Amino acid sequence: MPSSETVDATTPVGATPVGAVRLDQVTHRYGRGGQAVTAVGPVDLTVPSGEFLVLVGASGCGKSTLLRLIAGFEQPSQGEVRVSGTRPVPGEAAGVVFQSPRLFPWRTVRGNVDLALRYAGVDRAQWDERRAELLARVGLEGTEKRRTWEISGGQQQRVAIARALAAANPLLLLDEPFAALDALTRERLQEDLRKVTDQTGRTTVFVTHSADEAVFLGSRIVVLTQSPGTVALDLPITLPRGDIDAEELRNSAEFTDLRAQVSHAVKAAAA
Ligand SMILES: Nc1ncnc2c1ncn2[C@@H]1O[C@H](COP(=O)(O)OP(=O)(O)OP(=O)(O)O)[C@@H](O)[C@H]1O
Repeated sequence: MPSSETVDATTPVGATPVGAVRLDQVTHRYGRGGQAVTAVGPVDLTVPSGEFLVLVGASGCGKSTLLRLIAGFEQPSQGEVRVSGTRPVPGEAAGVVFQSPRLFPWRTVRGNVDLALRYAGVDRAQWDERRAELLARVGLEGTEKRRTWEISGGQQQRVAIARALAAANPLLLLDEPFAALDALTRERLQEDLRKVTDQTGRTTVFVTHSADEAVFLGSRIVVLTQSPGTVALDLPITLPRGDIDAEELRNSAEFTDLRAQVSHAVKAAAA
């Protein structure tokens, strides 16, 4: 569905596709000397433009570390990380959504989104249109004037997603964004995120503990081993995307089989 938000993933022949991620023999250690902890690696991973990759694994296996490396928040101890063919610059390489929404509490919904539009360098004359479009995308029409404490946790996380989408950034990184939400809100947000990323064509890397969430969202799932995190399973997900009945999909035999497969792989990788 083309719109001003749609990321143009068309790329000249021979160039690195926009939003594509490449990790070559990446290892990351925290600390030095005898205190050093190898959190991940070595990891080789290529995420093509437009893919929805979900990283799954037990607590402490290095999922957040991998995401932070892709965002450019951390530099790899060894190996190379590339986003659209270049070294990721923090704050520029990707839109990032964390477990807690991290909104500015003294600002309204509108103020939070506008700040993201300003950082994204969007011309002020376009803010009204862009803000309305973003809020509609995440199902928050009519909330512009509300303070962040006047909206629910799920709505706050929707604002965080709108903010991350504010830049015409081809890469979206999400670190357990729905973990603190109730089951029903979580399912709704999963459905909306699936739709938004499919519509905007963004490359997405999403971290979760949940096999269920991974299978519903991902076009591909990577399960990580425990300490240090390496790739234990790399599974393409061929479930239908686009205009789907979410309930039907969640209840399908294929979905149930994939969930069992991922769940088993996570347990085996953590053993
Ligand atoms: N800043 C840090 N300093 C030292 N060690 C760290 C730091 N951040 C993470 N670690 C360690 O690196 C390893 C991987 O942590 P990371 O947070 O990436 O895992 P995770 O899979 O995201 O965990 P969780 O699912 O619990 O959030 C863990 O052993 C953790 O203790």
